[in-house]
Formats: sequence, C-alpha cells, structure tokens
Amino acid sequence: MAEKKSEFPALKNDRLLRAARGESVDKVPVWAMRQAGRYLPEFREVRAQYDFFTMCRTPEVACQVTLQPLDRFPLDAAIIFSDILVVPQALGMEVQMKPGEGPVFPSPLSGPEDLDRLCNPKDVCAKLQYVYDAITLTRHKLDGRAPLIGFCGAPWTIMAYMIEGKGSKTMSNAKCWLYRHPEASHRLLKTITDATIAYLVGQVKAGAQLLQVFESHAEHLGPNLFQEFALPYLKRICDEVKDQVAALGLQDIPMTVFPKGGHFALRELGRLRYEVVGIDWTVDPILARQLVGPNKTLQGNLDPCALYADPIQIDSSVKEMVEKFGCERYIANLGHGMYPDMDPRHLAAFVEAVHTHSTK
Ligand SMILES: O=C(O)CCc1c2[nH]c(c1CC(=O)O)Cc1[nH]c(c(CC(=O)O)c1CCC(=O)O)Cc1[nH]c(c(CC(=O)O)c1CCC(=O)O)Cc1[nH]c(c(CC(=O)O)c1CCC(=O)O)C2
Repeated sequence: MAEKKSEFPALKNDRLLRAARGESVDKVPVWAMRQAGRYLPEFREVRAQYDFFTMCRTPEVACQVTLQPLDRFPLDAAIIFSDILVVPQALGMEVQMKPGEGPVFPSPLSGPEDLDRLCNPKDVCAKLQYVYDAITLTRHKLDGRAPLIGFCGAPWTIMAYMIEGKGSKTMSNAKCWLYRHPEASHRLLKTITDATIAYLVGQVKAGAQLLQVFESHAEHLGPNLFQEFALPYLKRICDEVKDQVAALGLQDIPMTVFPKGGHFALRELGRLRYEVVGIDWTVDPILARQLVGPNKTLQGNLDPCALYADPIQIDSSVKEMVEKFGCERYIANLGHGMYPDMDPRHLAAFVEAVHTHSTK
C-alpha cells in the first residue's frame, strides 16, 4: 500500500498530537469516545437507511458520520466511524448488530477445537480495506481541521466477545477459557494480536494520525489475569506497530491504551511505549498521575453520566477535572463513550468548558 500521508491537507489544529507527545498547548485538546453515534439526530437519520456494518463498510457513509460531530462542536480530534468487532469478522466470525441488543455472534467459539474455524491473521488486512478507504477519504474531507484517530479492540476484549457471543455482566464463559484452557487462550490471543498489529499498521498507512487500543473489558480480569492474558499482548501491539511503522519509513504516531476498569494495571501500562493512557471515571486523576508517572499523557475522565446534568453543572465538573489533571500532558475526554439518550447540547457544554478552563 502506498504512503498517502504527504498527499493530505496540512493539519491546522495539532493540539491533540502535541498533548500526546508531551508538548505544550494553547488549550487542552478535547474529544469524546463515541462522538459519532445515536445521540446525534443527523446520525440517526443515516442509521435509519443502513445496517450498522453496511455503514462501516461504505467509506462515504463512514466518512459522513465521522465528520458530523466535527461540524457541530469545536472538537480537537475525529475518530473514524467503525467498531472494534470488525476484526473478529475479518477473522471469519459472523457478527450481527441488533438494534436495542448490540452485537451478537450467532456462532461464538465454544471450545478450543473452534480455533480451527478462524482465518489466517495475515489475511485480515485485505478484508478490512474498507476501513483503510474510509480513513483515507476522511483525512481528505477533514481538510486538516483536526487529526484523525484510528482504533481497535485489545486482544482480551475481542476474545471475550468471540467466546461470549454478546455483551456479558460476568464474562464467565470467556474467563472459563483462561482457567480451563490457558494454552488455547494464549493461542487465540496471539491470533487476535497478529491480526491487530497488521490492521493498525494498515490504518497508519491509510492516514490515521493517532491509534487508540480499547481494553474495554479490563475490569473483568483483576491484576493477576491481566498480567498474564492482557499486558503481554498490549505490549506487543505497541512495540510491533511502532517498529513496523518505522521500518516502513512512516512517521511515528502516538498510541493510546484505554484499560476500562483496569486501574490496577496503570503502573504497568505506564511502563509500555504508549504515549497516552486513557482512564475511566472511577480513577482519581491525581492517583492516575502517580501510577503512570510524569512522562505519559493522561486522557479522560469525566463520568459520561455527568452529561445528564445541566450545562452549569457540567461547567463546574469540567473545571474541577481540568484543575486536577493540569493543562500539560492531558487530553480531555469522558471516562467512557456517549450514551444514545444524551443531549448534544450537553456535549457542546463539555467541549466549551474544557477549552475555557484550560486557555492559557
Ligand atoms: O465516534 C466514532 O466515530 C466511532 C464510535 C465507535 C463505535 N464503536 C466503537 C467506537 C469508538 C469509540 O468508542 O469512540 C468502539 C467499541 N465498540 C464496542 C466496544 C466495547 C464495549 O462497548 O464494550 C467499543 C470500545 C469502546 C467502548 O468501550 O465503548 C462494542 C459495541 N459495539 C456496539 C455496541 C452496542 C451499543 O449499543 O453500543 C457495543 C457494546 C456491546 C456490549 O458489550 O454491551 C455497536 C456500536 N458501535 C458504534 C455505534 C454507534 C453509536 O455509538 O451510536 C454502535 C451502535 C450501533 C447501532 O446503531 O445500533 C460505534
């Protein structure tokens, strides 16, 4: 795949990239996980016309909805419209998105013998070309307004969906594998990791300017299982993506790891090569800073439900958050994604408050 970076319009707002690299900024950059989505009426209009994965697979539509929140709010980043579950799809698993229910795998992995059903991880890139095309198109259409974030799910989180077949309160089926089939679990995690590394390098080639790895189900592991079944794979992803990007002669791009519910792992994650560590709203910013150390950028962490409050309350919650994090080495975000019933005007209040309370 050809290097497309030089063909793209120049970046006019580099706050996010500067903050990720620990450089000073005029104000704290802000974006929101799930900033393109059902809480926006213009998204729901498009969603009414297409199945969810058809939206992901149609670069013009994915680009259109990626840009919708940027047209409304002065956000400092766009995140490509896609889902973490496109990787298990590319590995050969069927995933349906059922309105009101979420993702469903009709035939989840029921035991180690099912690993033979998975495709070769080397083949995922060709199957995910539509994501690369959406990234390249969106970089052009963004016209340098803000950097474009690419993303993926972390191996444990993807493994959990492949075995549970849907969201789960306990992840007991997936955790059963960790205790009963540790060797097969590592084989599965390695397959997902190999696919993910290739997928993320492809996103950089296509034009992604920062990569975020979502370990959305860290909370189910606890320190010991995280150490064995999550940390080594998160490390490999960062090391190998960075090494491969360098070997291709491409510019190094910042990477973020977001271990939702994984406060017990922040110290170890602070020792990896990720420039940014995302934290959810259950971790105090001062403690997070102590755990990851001074040389990482922190991202987060307003309780998403704080957006149900009125804009005056949102302003004071954001002021407190910014004071705790400080204006250096910090990217403002929610501690998890937007919910479908949120008022877009309250996200506007969040974004405005971050910029107001962090302007030098
Ligand atoms: O803003 C953008 O451009 C990208 C938005 C985005 C979508 N999926 C993800 C992102 C990136 C981001 O968060 O900014 C990533 C993602 N998908 C899932 C997870 C795991 C999880 O939620 O547990 C993640 C990682 C981030 C995170 O932790 O939130 C898995 C997932 N995908 C969907 C659902 C159902 C739902 O209703 O949200 C789930 C959770 C399943 C569960 O375990 O309970 C579907 C989905 N993905 C995106 C959207 C758009 C939107 O938020 O409205 C949807 C809803 C689909 C629909 O319209 O029916 C986009």
